[in-house]
Amino acid sequence: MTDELEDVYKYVVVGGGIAGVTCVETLSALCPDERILLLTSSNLVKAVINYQKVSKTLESFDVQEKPMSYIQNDCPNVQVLQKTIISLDAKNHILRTDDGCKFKYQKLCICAGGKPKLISEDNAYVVGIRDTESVQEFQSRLQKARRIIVVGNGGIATELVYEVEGCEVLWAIKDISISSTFVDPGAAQFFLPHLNQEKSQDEKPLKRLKYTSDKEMSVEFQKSSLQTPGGALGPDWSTSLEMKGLQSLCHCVHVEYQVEVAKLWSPEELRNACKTETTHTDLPFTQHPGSWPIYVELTNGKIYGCDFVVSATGVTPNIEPFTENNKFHIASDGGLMVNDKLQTSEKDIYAAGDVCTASWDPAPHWFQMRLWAQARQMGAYAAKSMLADDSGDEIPLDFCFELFSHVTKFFNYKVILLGKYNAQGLGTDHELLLRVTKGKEYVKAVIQDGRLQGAVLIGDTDLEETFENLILNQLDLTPFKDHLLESAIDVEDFFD
Ligand SMILES: Cc1cc2nc3c(=O)[nH]c(=O)nc-3n(C[C@H](O)[C@H](O)[C@H](O)COP(=O)(O)OP(=O)(O)OC[C@H]3O[C@@H](n4cnc5c(N)ncnc54)[C@H](O)[C@@H]3O)c2cc1C
Ligand SMILES: NC(=O)C1=CN([C@@H]2O[C@H](COP(=O)(O)OP(=O)(O)OC[C@H]3O[C@@H](n4cnc5c(N)ncnc54)[C@H](OP(=O)(O)O)[C@@H]3O)[C@@H](O)[C@H]2O)C=CC1
Repeated sequence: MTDELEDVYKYVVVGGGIAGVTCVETLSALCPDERILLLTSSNLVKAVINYQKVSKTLESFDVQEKPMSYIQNDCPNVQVLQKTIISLDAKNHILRTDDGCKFKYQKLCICAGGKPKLISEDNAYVVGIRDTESVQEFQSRLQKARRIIVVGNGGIATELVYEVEGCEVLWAIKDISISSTFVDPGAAQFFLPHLNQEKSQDEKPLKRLKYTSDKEMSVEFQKSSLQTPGGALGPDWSTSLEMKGLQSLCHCVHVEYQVEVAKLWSPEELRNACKTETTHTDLPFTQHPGSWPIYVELTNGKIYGCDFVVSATGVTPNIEPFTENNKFHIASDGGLMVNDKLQTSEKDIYAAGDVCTASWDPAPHWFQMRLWAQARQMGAYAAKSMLADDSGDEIPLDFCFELFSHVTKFFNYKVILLGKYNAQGLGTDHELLLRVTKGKEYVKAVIQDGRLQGAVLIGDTDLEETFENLILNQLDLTPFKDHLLESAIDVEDFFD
C-alpha cells in the first residue's frame, strides 16, 4: 500500500464502459500529445464495433468487451489502469483508489455508469442484471428454476420475458400495458401475441456469450468480474445467451397488470402469518404449493411463489465514490447534474453516460434515456468540451442532442423511437396517427399543431429518415396529414 501521489495527468477518465472508452478515444484523437489516463474497475473495456450511421441521428453498432491493451494499442498516449476509485478530492483535483494510490488530474470525466435499482437490496432471492457477471449468475440460477417473477416494465424485463424458455414467468408491471417505458398501449397490444408464442427457427440465433471475444479473455474476465463491477451489457445481450429453465415447456408468461411488490415473504414468514399462496387454476402455471424459497405479495393481494425474483426496475447512477466532501449538484434520479457542456457543478469535472443527468434546457425533441447511443455520444462530446474549455473555444451543443432517437429490437421486431414518441410532455392537445398491420408493422405518428413531434416505428417500415426529417424541420403537415400514413403513398412525394 502506498499513499504517494502517483502521477499528474492532463485528462483522467473514470470508467471503462462505452462513455469512458469513447471519451478517451476522442481525447486521444484530438490531442495525441497529452497524457491521458483511464481508470476502471474492470479489466476489460467496452469497444464500439460495426458502427453505422442509419440516418442523421440514428446509429447502430455492436459492443464488444476487449482487454485494456486494446485502447493502448490504438491510442498510445492513453494509459489504462485497473483501479477502483474510492474517493475524490475535487478541491485539490485528486482521486484515491482502493489500493492506496492517488492520481492528480487537471480535468476529470466521470463515466462510472450505474447499477441496478433493486426492489430489495438484501434478499438473496432478488437479482438484478447489469454486467456479464450478473447475467452469468442469472443464467445459472435459471437452469435450476421452475418459476421466476420479473418485476419492472422496461428494457430488461421486455427482453427477458421474450427470451426465457423452460420456466414459468410471472411478469409484474405497474402499468396497464407491457413494455411501457418504450411503447404505448397500442404497440403493446401488437406485441402481446408474441409473449407466449413459440419462436420460429429464424428467431433462434446461435446462443453464445458475445461479450468476450476469445477463450483466453473469457477466463481472464471471469476472474476479475467476480471482484469488481463491470460495464453495462448492451445490444443483443439477451438474444445471444441461453436462457433456459428446468421445465420442458417453451414460453409460459403470465402478466399481472397495475401491481407493485407489496412484500417479499420467506416460506416460514408466510406460514407464521397464516397466509397462503394464490391458487391460480385459471393460469397455465403448475402447482407446487409451499415449495418455493421466496413468495411475492403483490399490491392486488395475490401471493406467488417462485425460485427467484428479477428486479428489472431501472438504474441508479454510480456516484457514491465521488460525492463525499464535494459539492456536486445531484438530480432527483440520483445522477450527477451536468450542463450543456457536460460539466458538473465541481470545477474541472465532467460526467457522461449513465452516471450523469442531463440538466440543461433540452431541445424540444430530445430527452435523456440511459442507453448505449447516448453514452457514446456523451463520451465523445465530453471530450470535445474538455478540450474546448482548455483552448477557450466555444463549441455548440452537438447535433445528436437535437432529436431523441433509438433503434432496438423487441419480440424480434425492429423498433425505432423518434422524438416525443410517447407524446412525453405534450399535454392532451396532440393527435395520434396509426397504421397497423397485424404481425407485420406498427406505425404511430404523434402530431401537435400540425407538426410531427415523435414516432414509433415497429417492423421494417422504412420510414425512419422521412420521419426524422419531418420532426427536425417541423414542416406543417396539415395539408397532407390525412394521407401521411397511407401505405400506398410514398410520404416523400409530398415534399418533392
Ligand atoms: C442488461 C442490459 C441491457 C441493455 N441493453 C441495451 C440496449 O439494447 N440498447 C441500449 O441502447 N442500451 C442498453 N442498455 C443500456 C446501456 O448498456 C447503458 O446505457 C450504457 O452501457 C452505459 O454506459 P456507461 O459507460 O455510462 O456505463 P457502464 O457501461 O456501466 O460503465 C461504467 C464503467 O465504470 C466502471 N466503474 C464503476 N465504478 C467505478 C469506480 N468506483 N472506479 C473505477 N471504475 C468504476 C465500471 O467498471 C465500468 O467499466 C442495457 C443495459 C443493461 C444493463
Ligand atoms: N433494448 C433496449 O433499448 C434496452 C435498454 N435497456 C436499458 O438498460 C437500463 C436498465 O434496464 P431496466 O432495468 O429495464 O430499466 P428501465 O428504466 O428500462 O425500466 C425500469 C422499469 O421498472 C419500473 N419500476 C421502477 N421501480 C419499480 C418498482 N419499485 N416496482 C415496479 N416497477 C418499477 C419502471 O417504471 P416507471 O418508469 O413507471 O418508474 C420501468 O417500467 C435502462 O437504462 C434501459 O433503458 C435495457 C435493456 C434493453
